Amino acid sequence: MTLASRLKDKTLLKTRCYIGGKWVGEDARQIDVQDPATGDVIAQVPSLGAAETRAAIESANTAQKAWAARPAKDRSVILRRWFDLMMQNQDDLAAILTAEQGKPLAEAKGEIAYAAAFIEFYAEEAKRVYGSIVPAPASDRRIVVLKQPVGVCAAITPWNFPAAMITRKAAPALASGCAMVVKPATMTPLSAFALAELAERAGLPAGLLSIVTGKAGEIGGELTSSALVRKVTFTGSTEIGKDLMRQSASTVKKISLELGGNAPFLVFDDADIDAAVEGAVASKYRNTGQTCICTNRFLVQAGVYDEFVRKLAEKVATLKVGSGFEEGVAQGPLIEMAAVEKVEEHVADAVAGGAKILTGGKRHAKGGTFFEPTVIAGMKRGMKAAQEETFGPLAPVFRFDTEEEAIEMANDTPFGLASYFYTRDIGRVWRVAEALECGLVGVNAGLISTELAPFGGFKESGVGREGGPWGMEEFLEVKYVAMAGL
Ligand SMILES: NC(=O)C1=CN([C@@H]2O[C@H](COP(=O)(O)OP(=O)(O)OC[C@H]3O[C@@H](n4cnc5c(N)ncnc54)[C@H](OP(=O)(O)O)[C@@H]3O)[C@@H](O)[C@H]2O)C=CC1
Ligand SMILES: O=C(O)CCCC(=O)O
Repeated sequence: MTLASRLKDKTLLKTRCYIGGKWVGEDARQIDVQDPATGDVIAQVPSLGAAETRAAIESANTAQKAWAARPAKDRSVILRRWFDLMMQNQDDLAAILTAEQGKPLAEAKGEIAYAAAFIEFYAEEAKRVYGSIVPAPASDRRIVVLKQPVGVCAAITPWNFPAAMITRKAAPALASGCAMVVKPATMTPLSAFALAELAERAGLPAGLLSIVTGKAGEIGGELTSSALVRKVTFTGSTEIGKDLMRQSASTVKKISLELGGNAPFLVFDDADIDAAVEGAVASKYRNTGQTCICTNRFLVQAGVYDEFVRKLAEKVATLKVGSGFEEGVAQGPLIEMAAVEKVEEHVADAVAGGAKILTGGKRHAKGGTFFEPTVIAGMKRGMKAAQEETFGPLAPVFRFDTEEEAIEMANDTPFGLASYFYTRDIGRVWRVAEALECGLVGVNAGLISTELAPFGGFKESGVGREGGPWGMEEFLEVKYVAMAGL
């Protein structure tokens, strides 16, 4: 079945770049987009570079000034229409997403709703960019504080959330009066184009949102070196995030980085174990383990260790693996073969060190990039799965004895994005939540993402926050106006 035949509105399947309000790139070299479940080529998109990126930046620069000058309510109305269109086309957008990314269709629909929720939230927030008046040091003076849009922004986004990572950046940018040039991941450009198509239908003026696919280094080089771009926002690997930070230094751009994690999931002796297992599966196996807030390490207290690992392995063994379009599938394929090899490497390293596979542990019989959902017990701290983000369906379980030891183990990483813990002791809830060195904490909860809360990391997990009013501030400059002689 072709992707087009799955769509009610086939015109959402766009395969050209969207620059300055025009669909371009037909004559450029084309890049294959594959369905990770089958390896089939589902579309071809243009491979553009520095010149086209420059054109996108220039049209953003022109459009942004007029956009910022419009009343906030105008921006709000257009964004709200974009949200409505996304929800009206949720099924088609989800089908495009599953086809290029692999996640189960129900999960893809969830991502579309999540992605649209950022647009809804920031459509409302556009009207609430309040300045302030501060009591002045003299009676003939006033201190006025204004908030103004940063200007032209660049977003570089990953393949694991092809829709939500774009709207989480573009919605607050557009709401605050900025323009944005987006470079989506090469493996998942179709969701980005479909979002641009709907933004155009919502009435977003040309130039405010451009989507450029192609040579990452060239496009990124232009975005980070252009004096017209005032902010770079990125979600992806820590390695590329550090490169972009270095590149952006030459023009001192504002920067937001949402990078890798190494999320611990702590289960204390007093936890509700069945609830912990449910939260563990949700946090670990969402998107087949391919999110930066997926649990990377399970740390379980000695008194409940055996019960937890047994119940976790039993539950994980029931997860159905297959194409995201198949009924009842909970685990799609991994995005590419390199991802499969990384999971295999972590499994092999653990087994060589004496850990025991309780379920899964190898490539799935379906072939391709399918991997069995895996649980490994008896993990030790020096193992690869303890040190590096696996980004796949592997749950490694470690044992601890005391709360102090658990906190020390949890924080023993250069990363600090998400953590989770299960306990019924209210004193421990506060102590542990405050002691964990990370930006997001799930207490008795394995799924915590929402457009309403700040998302971002401590330490090498990143800079800045996305979501809620915090996400809006990232696209605003603060201007102090000193008034004298009044
Ligand atoms: N924090 C998170 O949410 C994510 C973390 N990761 C982690 O990173 C690993 C690697 O994934 P990967 O997709 O390679 O992540 P990358 O960081 O390489 O890719 C993320 C985005 O950055 C772009 N990019 C890559 N190189 C450059 C460059 N030199 N200049 C500008 N942009 C660039 C990519 O473009 P292109 O697609 O064209 O290469 C993509 O749009 C994963 O296995 C996982 O561990 C990955 C994705 C998300
Ligand atoms: O970086 C990621 O993995 C995407 C964010 C996940 C989320 O919003 O839950």
